[in-house]
Amino acid sequence: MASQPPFETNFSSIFGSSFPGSTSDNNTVEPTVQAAGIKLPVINLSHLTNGDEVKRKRCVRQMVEAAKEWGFFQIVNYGIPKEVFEMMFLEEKKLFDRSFSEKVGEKFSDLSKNCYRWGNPSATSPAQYSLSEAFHITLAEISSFSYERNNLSFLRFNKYHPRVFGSEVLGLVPHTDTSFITILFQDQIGGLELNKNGQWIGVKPCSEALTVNIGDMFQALSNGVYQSVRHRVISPVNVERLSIAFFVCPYLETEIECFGNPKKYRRFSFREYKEQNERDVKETGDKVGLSSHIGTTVQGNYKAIIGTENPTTRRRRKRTVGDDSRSRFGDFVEDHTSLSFISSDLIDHTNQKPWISLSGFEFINQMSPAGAEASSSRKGKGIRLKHHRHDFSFLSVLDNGRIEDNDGRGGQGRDPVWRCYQVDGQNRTCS
Ligand SMILES: O=C(O)CCC(=O)C(=O)O
Ligand SMILES: [Fe+2]
Repeated sequence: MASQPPFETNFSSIFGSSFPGSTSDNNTVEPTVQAAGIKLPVINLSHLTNGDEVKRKRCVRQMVEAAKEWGFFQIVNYGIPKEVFEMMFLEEKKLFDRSFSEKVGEKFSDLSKNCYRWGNPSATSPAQYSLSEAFHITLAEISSFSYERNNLSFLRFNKYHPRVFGSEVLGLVPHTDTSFITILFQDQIGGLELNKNGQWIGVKPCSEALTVNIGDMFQALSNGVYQSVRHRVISPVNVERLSIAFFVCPYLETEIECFGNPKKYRRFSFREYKEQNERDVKETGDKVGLSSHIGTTVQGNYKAIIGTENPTTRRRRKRTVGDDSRSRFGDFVEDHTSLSFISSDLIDHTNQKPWISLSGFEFINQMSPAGAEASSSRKGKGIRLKHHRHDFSFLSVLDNGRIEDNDGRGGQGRDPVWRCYQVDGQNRTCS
């Protein structure tokens, strides 16, 4: 029975006659700038443990520099015998050599049903198609690690097929790894490329080395100091290519909070991140990744004037909220999706028209108070700053659920002054 997945049939049913020859942006693979490939920094990992403090520090420094510069580096002398990898490759070959119907079958080699992927079910253009198959095996599925039930770290066996559709189709589409770090073992065929400053650069395989790359969780935890770099795999010509990647992941409920201030990303759980990615891939064919978890730090001197207006006389009752008066009138409450000002004092008179004027807020991390969202679902009293993906909505949500100042301009027709504010000496972070 044939082991090869029916790429060609699958491919033409997705793209029909529009491929090859289509020229739309979605359909073109970005060219490789340096196909001959660069040699990533090679780090001798034995220096970490051989007792020489000077060498250990230098080794750490080399890793830090390489991770900052490339998001990738190679390691040698990591303490795993070569034979282990040779055996793994042999087993990997056997696994992929099983018949295709067996591989897609309900239950295969004691592995879970969803561990096998081939092609790309959500591809809508050639550039989104991956001409490869992969087994995804969590540590919990490997019997000797079965006590690690909640450990989400996993191995991925990748097999790249020789190109059949020309260079328009990739072996693996551009992506960042969701992991904390990824450790890759590959054969000598090559094809891995990383994106540096918008350009695709080939990575030369090195027979003795494992390739390590920074994943999204490391980027978030390091507050963006280390980048989870986009990478892809070019389909090999006339040969197959094998690789094995180990993705080191946190537990599902681990909360990721970045170090340093201002915080670039809001706090989130690994579960939340994975679920968001799954939704994004379903909706858009790609994951939005960390950019949908950008947090915003608000600091400085803020002021909110809150009050009620008598609809007949148009007389306004004012309350100033901010700095020292904050505690008298309410407080800012943060949750994962908004920063709200809640005031118990805001509106007691149901026949009065409530209003809010805001000034003195600055959002750090390039957010601007753009495009307010009208929402009448919120019944509480107060103002609300709502982060919706890349936009900041500046809402004032009143106790009747009506939106009064939805662009942050304030009740007096003034543009707001977006300056820093600080509360109790702490930076307030919201998203
Ligand atoms: O096979 C490779 O070189 C890279 C694999 C990879 O990026 C992945 O599995 O996420
Ligand atoms: Fe990857």
